[in-house]
This record gives sequence, structure tokens and C-alpha cells, in this order.
Amino acid sequence: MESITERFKNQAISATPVAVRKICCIGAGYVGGPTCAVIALKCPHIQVTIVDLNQSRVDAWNSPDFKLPIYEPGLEDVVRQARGKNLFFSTDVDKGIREADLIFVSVNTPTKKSGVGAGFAADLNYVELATRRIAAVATSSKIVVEKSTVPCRTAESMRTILEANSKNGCRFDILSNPEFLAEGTAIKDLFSPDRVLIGSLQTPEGISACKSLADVYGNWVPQDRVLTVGLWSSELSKLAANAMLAQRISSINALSAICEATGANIDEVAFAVGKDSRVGPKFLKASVGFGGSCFQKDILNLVYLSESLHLPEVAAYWRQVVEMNEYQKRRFSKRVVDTLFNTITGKRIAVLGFAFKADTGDTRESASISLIRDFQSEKAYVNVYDPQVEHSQIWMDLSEASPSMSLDQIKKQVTICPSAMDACKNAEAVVIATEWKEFNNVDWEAIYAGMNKPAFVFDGRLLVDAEKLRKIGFQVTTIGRGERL
Ligand SMILES: NC(=O)C1=CN([C@@H]2O[C@H](COP(=O)(O)OP(=O)(O)OC[C@H]3O[C@@H](n4cnc5c(N)ncnc54)[C@H](O)[C@@H]3O)[C@@H](O)[C@H]2O)C=CC1
Ligand SMILES: O=C(O)[C@H]1O[C@H](OP(=O)(O)OP(=O)(O)OC[C@H]2O[C@@H](n3ccc(=O)[nH]c3=O)[C@H](O)[C@@H]2O)[C@H](O)[C@@H](O)[C@@H]1O
Repeated sequence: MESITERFKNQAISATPVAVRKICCIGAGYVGGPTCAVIALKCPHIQVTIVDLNQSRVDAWNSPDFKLPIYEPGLEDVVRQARGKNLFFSTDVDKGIREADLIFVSVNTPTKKSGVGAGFAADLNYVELATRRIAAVATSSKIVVEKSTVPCRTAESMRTILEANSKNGCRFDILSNPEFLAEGTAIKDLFSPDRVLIGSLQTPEGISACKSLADVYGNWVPQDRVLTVGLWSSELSKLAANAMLAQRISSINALSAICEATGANIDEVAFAVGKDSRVGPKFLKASVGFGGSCFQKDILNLVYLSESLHLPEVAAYWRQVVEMNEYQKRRFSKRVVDTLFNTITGKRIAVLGFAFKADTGDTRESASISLIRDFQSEKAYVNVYDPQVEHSQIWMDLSEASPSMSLDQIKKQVTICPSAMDACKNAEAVVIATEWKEFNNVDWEAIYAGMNKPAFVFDGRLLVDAEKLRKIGFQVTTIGRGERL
């Protein structure tokens, strides 16, 4: 693959690249906010305006005490340095669009809930509305950058909409620039990305637009990390990257079931396998199942794409990655019930962690939601604690997961606690669902003293020192470790 240096050396750019002076980002969410805040920080000569229709989100980005709408290590510091200088948050979408030379479309692309492709296809309504808004209000030419994760060839639909509605001779060049940051490490990932991928049409204008965007990243990203490809390769590479990352987790989780049945230890297996430099050690941590807003959504999107292309075997292959994840979550809750003498009715279970991973307050598709729903349906009482997730978010997620229950009914079974220690008081079992470091550092002796006996710990994250806890007196069950020695 060509790096940006090679590409521009090898191809004459007949259209002159625009030097980007003003950027607008449509969508002030987990991607738009941090990504464009970092662009503002690294490019003081560029004015960056992040716009969103959601007033309370924008207000939070603008809050005087920097109570930002998302929790992300290092983000506050970036916003503090740039906000009010060359970084602005606003609900005036039209003004943002009109003033910009380059517009990132960073809106949500959730899985469709109804209609054709429901449950699989991406809902492109938000992308289309944003694109139509650009077409409606633009009074000068723009580079429009697809930042959202979208199905292959979405850029073509965007181009058709923009060209059909273009006025006053405005030109629109469309680029694909998918985002690879992970939550919890977003700022680190943005400061030093493994790669920045830019897809463009292979026309002189497309390549020139690509160079304009590459120059923005060139302010801090080494040139050999800026990769340029065709539009469709770029769109597909994003889906492929997430599918392959999730596939590794499902593979290790599938092996964790074998470990539990045989007495092998999944950490040892992962270590041994990961030592092969062709496999590598990262992303091989067995867990209670992957969560997050994107893995499941993007794989289902790939499944839908494969089916639409009449590739049922390909679709079935990727679908299995998601099915294995569902199996892992079910298997874990069943193990809790089985271990607690086949019934948890009336028993109190402490669930430590509600976010889908540590260092984020995001709960989208979190394994905790499925676990708590399963415990509720077994008529257990659940105490939940998470250091970052808002209580209102927990109630919203649990209500959505059990639509037949009223919030009052849910609150009779579930209590949100102010600390891990409080959550574990009088519980029969502790379930570690998120790998927050603080769960390792809690006073396990004091927790043990406050629990009913026998006291059980179920470590769904391979987080705690099982031997240490056993010495205290806990019965410990760890994902991917069997009872046989
Ligand atoms: N969350 C993540 O870590 C990553 C997400 N992505 C992708 O990035 C995209 C955005 O994801 P998130 O930032 O997590 O979503 P999000 O839901 O946090 O943010 C999207 C924002 O767009 C706003 N919005 C929607 N339509 C709008 C419109 N027409 N005009 C103005 N604002 C509008 C919404 O109000 C919302 O605040 C998705 O396609 C996702 O797949 C990609 C990489 C990482
Ligand atoms: O498109 C996206 O949204 C992003 O999705 C993931 O990022 P994210 O979901 O934020 O977080 P990950 O670190 O990938 O974790 C996803 C889930 O997998 C779990 N996981 C991760 C790694 C592992 O070894 N085992 C494991 O169970 C995590 O606990 C979490 O629940 C990708 O890592 C990003 O590159 C991508 O940009």
C-alpha cells in the first residue's frame, strides 16, 4: 500500500489542493468530539467548530467547569487548551457548514431497528440528513469527509445527493476517513495513531482533496502512517478492522469454554499463542463478552453486506463471531447460577462494573446489561456499582433490556450503590463485569467479612488474584479456568 508520500510523488495533482482553514464536524459524540478537539490542538492555524443538534450535549462541551459529556482520559486537558481559541462547540449546524472548507460527518450509524435489513443493516438516516443539510446550506465548495463507520459505497450515495443539490457552482469532493480510536484510549490513539486512512476517488480532484486532508493530519502524524486508498477500500477496511478485532475476542472466548471444561488456563493459552509473532499478544484477553457501540453493529453490517452481495457463506462466517459473543455472555450467567447451587432466586448478586470496558462511561452493548437482565429473570436481587456511569444511564439501559418491566419493578430488584464495598454488602456473590483497576485494589478482606457465606467471586475479566481471594475464604470462579488442576 502506498503511503501519502509515495502517492503524491507518483501522481501528478492537476487540481490544486485547498489549504484547509476552517473545519466543521457534524456530530459532537464519542468520535467527533475527541477527534476534532485533537485536530484543533494540533493545528492552531485551523478553526474547528463541532456542531450537534443535541443542545444538552453541546452545553456540556461548553460547560464552564469542563464537565464534558463523555469521560475519556486526557480529553479535558485537550479541550481546556483549545476551547475558545480555535475550538468551538455549537448547535448552529448551518453556520458551521457554511463557513467550513472541510466538513467531517461524524454522526451515529446504529443498526436499523425496523424496515428492510432490520437488526443487521446500518441506519444511514443520520448520515443522509447531515449530507442533505450540507447540500441545502453550502454556498461554497467543500471537502466532505465521511468519518462515521458506514457500509461500502455510502460515499457514492452522499456524492449523488450533494451533486444533485449543488447550487452556485459549488463542488463537493467526498473522502472516506474512518476512525480507529478505541474508547478509554481515544486521546492516546489520536495523538499517535497506528494509521490514518484516507479513501478518495482516483480522479485529480479526489486526489487533491485527499492531499488537503492529509496535510491536516501531517501537522502531527508521521507521513508514513497516512495511508491513501480508494474510497470503497477505505470504507470496507473499517468494517474489516472491527470484524477482525472482534473475531480474535470470540476466538479466545471460544477457547475459554474449552479451558473451563479441561482444566487448561486461558491466560496461559493466550500467552503461548500470542508469542507467535504472526499472531501477536494483543486483543487476546478472554472476557465475559465484548461490548461497545461498534463491534456488533459493524459485524452485523458486514453480514448484511455479504448477504446483499449473495455471499451467504461469508455472511454466516461473520455472524458466528457475534453468536459466539452472545453464547459467552449466556454461558457466564449460567455458570453463576450453577455454582450458586442452581438457584439465585432471592439471592443478592453484586455486579462490579457497568461500562463496556474500563476507562469509559459508555455502556452501549455492555455485557453487564445482559448479565443483570439474566439475574433479574432468575429473580435475584442485584447491587450494581460503576465508578463512571451515570445512574440515569443504568436505569435507561436496564429498562430497554427488559421492556416488559416498569422502572419501579426494576428498582425493586436492582440497587445502584456508591462503592464496590457497598455493593458487596450482604451479597452471596460478586461478579466482576468491567476491568476497572479499582476492583483490584478494594479491601477484599473487608468485602468478605460483609458478605453471606459461602462468599463467591466470579471474575469475568481475569482481573483479580484468584489465589489471594481463595486464601481470604472466597470461592472463586474465573473465566477460562476450569476447576480441575
Ligand atoms: N464510539 C467509538 O468509539 C467509535 C465510533 N465510530 C463511528 O463513528 C460514528 C459516530 O459514533 P459516536 O461518536 O460514538 O456516536 P454518538 O452517538 O456518540 O454521536 C453522534 C452525534 O451525532 C449527532 N447527530 C446526529 N445527526 C446529526 C445531524 N444531522 N446534525 C448534527 N448532529 C447530528 C447526535 O446528536 C450525536 O450527538 C459512528 O458511525 C460509529 O460507528 C468509529 C470509531 C470509534
Ligand atoms: O469502531 C469503533 O467503535 C472502535 O471499536 C473498538 O474500540 P472500542 O469498542 O472503543 O474498545 P475495545 O478496546 O476494542 O473493546 C471492545 C470490547 O472488547 C472487549 N475486549 C477487548 C480486548 C480483549 O482482548 N478482550 C475483550 O474482551 C472490551 O472489554 C470491550 O468490551 C476498536 O478497538 C477501535 O479500533 C474502533 O475504532
